[in-house]
Amino acid sequence: MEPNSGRTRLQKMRSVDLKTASPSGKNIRKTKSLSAQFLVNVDELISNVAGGFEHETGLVLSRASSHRMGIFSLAGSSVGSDDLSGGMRLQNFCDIDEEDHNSSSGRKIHIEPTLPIYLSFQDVKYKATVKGPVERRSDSERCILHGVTGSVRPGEVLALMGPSGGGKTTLLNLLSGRVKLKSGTITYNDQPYGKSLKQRIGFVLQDDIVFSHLTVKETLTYAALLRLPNSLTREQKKERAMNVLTELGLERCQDTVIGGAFVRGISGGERKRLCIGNEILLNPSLLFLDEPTSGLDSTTALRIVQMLHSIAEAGKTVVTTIHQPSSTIFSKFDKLILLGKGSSLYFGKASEVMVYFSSIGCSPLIAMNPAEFLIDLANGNMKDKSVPSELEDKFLPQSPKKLEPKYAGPSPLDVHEYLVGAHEARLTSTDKAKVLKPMLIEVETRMQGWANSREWGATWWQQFSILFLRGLKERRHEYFSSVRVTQVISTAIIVGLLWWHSDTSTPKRLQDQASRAAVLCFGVLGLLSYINSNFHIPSRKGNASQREVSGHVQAQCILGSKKHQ
Ligand SMILES: Nc1ncnc2c1ncn2[C@@H]1O[C@H](COP(=O)(O)OP(=O)(O)OP(=O)(O)O)[C@@H](O)[C@H]1O
Repeated sequence: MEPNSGRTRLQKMRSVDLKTASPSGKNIRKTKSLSAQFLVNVDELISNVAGGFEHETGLVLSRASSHRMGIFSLAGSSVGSDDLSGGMRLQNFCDIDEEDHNSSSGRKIHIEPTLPIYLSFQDVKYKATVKGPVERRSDSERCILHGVTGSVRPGEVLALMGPSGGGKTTLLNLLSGRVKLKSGTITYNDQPYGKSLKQRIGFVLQDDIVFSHLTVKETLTYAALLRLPNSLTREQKKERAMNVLTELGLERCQDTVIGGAFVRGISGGERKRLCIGNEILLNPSLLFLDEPTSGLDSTTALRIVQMLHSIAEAGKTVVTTIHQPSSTIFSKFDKLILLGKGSSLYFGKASEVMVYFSSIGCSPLIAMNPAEFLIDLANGNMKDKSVPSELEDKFLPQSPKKLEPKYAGPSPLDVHEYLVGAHEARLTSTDKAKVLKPMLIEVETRMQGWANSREWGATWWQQFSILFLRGLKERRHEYFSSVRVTQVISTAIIVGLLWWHSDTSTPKRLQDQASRAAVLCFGVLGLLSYINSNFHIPSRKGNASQREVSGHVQAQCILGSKKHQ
């Protein structure tokens, strides 16, 4: 293949204006074939340039066009296209229902093509400063990650697994750019983290912050109005929000409030799907998720992982942390990093992890879920597992010890050291080079894509009015009075003024500023609540005395006053 032939074909394909196609069956077929060509073409480039590394996983983007993944169609909605697709208005419909996965009648998830991002990282280390007791004033540095290496391609789901405290969230934060990298290399399409990349990354937090009194539909609609580019009309943004809502199977609960500690709302699974929806609204190229399945039953968890799989199959790169998945969920991951005490114990295909551990002498002696086996290993628990002779010989050279009746196998520390050593030996220098070999994403596209990165959503005034309306809706259950309004507006002005042109160039200054703001806010809030509590608000509807009591309680809480008890 000529070096430039892929690019030429890509450009030719890009120049095809698909916007003119009508939603007739004929044109849809035309679109399908073009989109499939496009994807295969990029894949061709990848496999040629990557020199066959992970050849077997090379069907990254082309997977999106596989029959299993579903059909391509013209986008019915006028959602903005991505840089990569140029004038294309394509959507990839992927099946998300496990039970319907192989049937054509299942739910379809619309995912547009996006700029593919190949994430690669080498020797990622992270140290945190641990504050000692105040009286000793001794801060110490703690190594949380000891050099983790890996990579993930568009179309793949990389799972970060390991026991609690193993460093999964820390690694996820570093990879997503939320925490600044101090040691090691992380590249995105062979480029370091940059500001423009921020808009291409979606991050779903473990405990995502959502407004408890807003409904599912309102949450997605406000997110769409705020974050989608201004090239879309208000109606188009709303339509996009509704599409995502339908795609995630949230229609049934669209008018239910999200709920929180004091208000019953949607279920945990629906909440997780909503948080994912909040991120996929923007069609990110890279999606990071921190424990998206924690606290969910296995069927709901499987549904979420299945959804991530579908998102990846549309050409996105998905990285997720996971605690202890069921074997069915485990089989959905393409790649796996097993972390133990901040060290990498395995990096590679999830499907090959058992073969690898068996090759180093660690196999389950009883039928076991692979995830359970791996977490046990990462914890150094060798119960019901074969102990490699090398491990016994290396760490317990005095064989009489083995004969002691109380000998319960190698210690967790010995196991950890053995596994770290075995993994490092596997990642020989040539392997490392392969892991980091950049995947060719059409250079021109990449550069254009990053330079002309998406516009941010609404203008300053639009943001203000959307947030104002959202704030009103969130507090609609509360009573409405002039004192309340004054309270909110004055607090907002004071907080705004406090942060206006403030110097937040260093974390210390930021901290100072935040503490000053917090103290002042509490003071002002306390004062206003006190005033509020002394007002008798005339009732329009409902119980005035109840409101009066609520004002008193607030005042007591904030000021600690015993006056009203
Ligand atoms: N900024 C920090 N300062 C001090 N210690 C930290 C800091 N960040 C993380 N740690 C410690 O590093 C270890 C790894 O934390 P991390 O949150 O990455 O673990 P995890 O694998 O995600 O755990 P879990 O599964 O329980 O969420 C923990 O022991 C944690 O206490």
